[in-house]
Amino acid sequence: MGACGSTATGEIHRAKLLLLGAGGAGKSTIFKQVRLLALEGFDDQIRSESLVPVIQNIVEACQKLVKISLKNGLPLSSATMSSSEVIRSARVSSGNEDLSSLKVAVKQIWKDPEIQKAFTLSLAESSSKDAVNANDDYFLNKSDEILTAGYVPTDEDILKLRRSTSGAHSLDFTFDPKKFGRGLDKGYSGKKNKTSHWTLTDVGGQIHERATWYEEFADLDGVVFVLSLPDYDQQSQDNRSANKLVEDGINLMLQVMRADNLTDVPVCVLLNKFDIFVKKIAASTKGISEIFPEYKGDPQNAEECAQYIEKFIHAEISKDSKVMKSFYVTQATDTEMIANIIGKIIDNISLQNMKNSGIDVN
Ligand SMILES: Nc1nc2c(ncn2[C@@H]2O[C@H](COP(=O)(O)OP(=O)(O)OP(=O)(O)O)[C@@H](O)[C@H]2O)c(=O)[nH]1
Ligand SMILES: [Mg+2]
Repeated sequence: MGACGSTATGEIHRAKLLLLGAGGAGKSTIFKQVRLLALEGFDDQIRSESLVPVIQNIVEACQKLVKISLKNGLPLSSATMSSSEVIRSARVSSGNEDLSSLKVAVKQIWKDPEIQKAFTLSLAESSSKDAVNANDDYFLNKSDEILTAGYVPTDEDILKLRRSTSGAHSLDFTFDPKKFGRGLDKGYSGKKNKTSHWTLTDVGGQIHERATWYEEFADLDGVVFVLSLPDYDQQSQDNRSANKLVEDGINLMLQVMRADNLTDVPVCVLLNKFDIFVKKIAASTKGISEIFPEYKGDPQNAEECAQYIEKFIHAEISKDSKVMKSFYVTQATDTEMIANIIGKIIDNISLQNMKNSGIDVN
């Protein structure tokens, strides 16, 4: 652990940040945002590598929507059923093949009003592995464009793409407050930070991936733990009788923070997917009070609900650990917001590590 800059030998010292959290919480989206901000955009290779997964997101979304419709007895038209056959037999390996019949089939499926109902049903039940992803409507709405020859994925496509991470991936970057300064007007001071050097590591969050997390714990300067707010009313996939936000979010975080080499490491907690949380709260009558009965605030006020969850988690972690934690409510797909948050995280972690090293920061 230590401050980041050049060592006596002129070598660059990089401070180490690790992203942790359950599968689908939003770690890779943050990782991609840092790449986008620090390296000034996605290169051609990342764009071309993203085309097939973007198309696969569309194909899988259609398959899941047909399945959900049939499971819920929604009457699908014969045109939708035959389009579903086209989708089932579609093979996309490069994205450069003729996609015209796939394009027609996707369009037919997505415009079916019963499929639209299935989409709404699925969002409410997002813990099942058959559920659609929250951003699938974004891809389905632009499927005509995406399934046209020569399509190049945009920054937004890459950020909204769902692809589970396997193994650990690291990115060396230079934190330049000017590049991350798009959020300056939103409260990030930028004063405490000069340019500094960092390595950010992203890991897979699915259960079978977590066994290797511990390999990344040595010499860390900070952990960014990502939780998914809309999981507040979902069942855990590991333990069907438990709540997903509590079990796969809070308990997982507490378990990780007990690791010997993490006890002194500052933790930043991101309460992510706030945009989806807002939609869920607006559509529900009881809000979070079914899961958090002590919450007595306005059930329809998403900000208040998120603040309550933040206080709840803060109290849970404080029982266990005295290390610094900071909390941020985020939407990982919003580049400007994440620029601002990363600035604050780096501010906080640098400050904390200077204090730990006995440097007077006042
Ligand atoms: N609308 C919305 N979508 C988000 C947000 N954060 C992440 N997503 C989407 O959620 C999906 C999962 O995000 P990832 O970043 O891949 O999740 P992860 O934590 O890396 O998941 P694993 O790699 O399986 O551990 C992607 O489609 C993201 O675009 C958010 O704040 N709002
Ligand atoms: Mg990931």
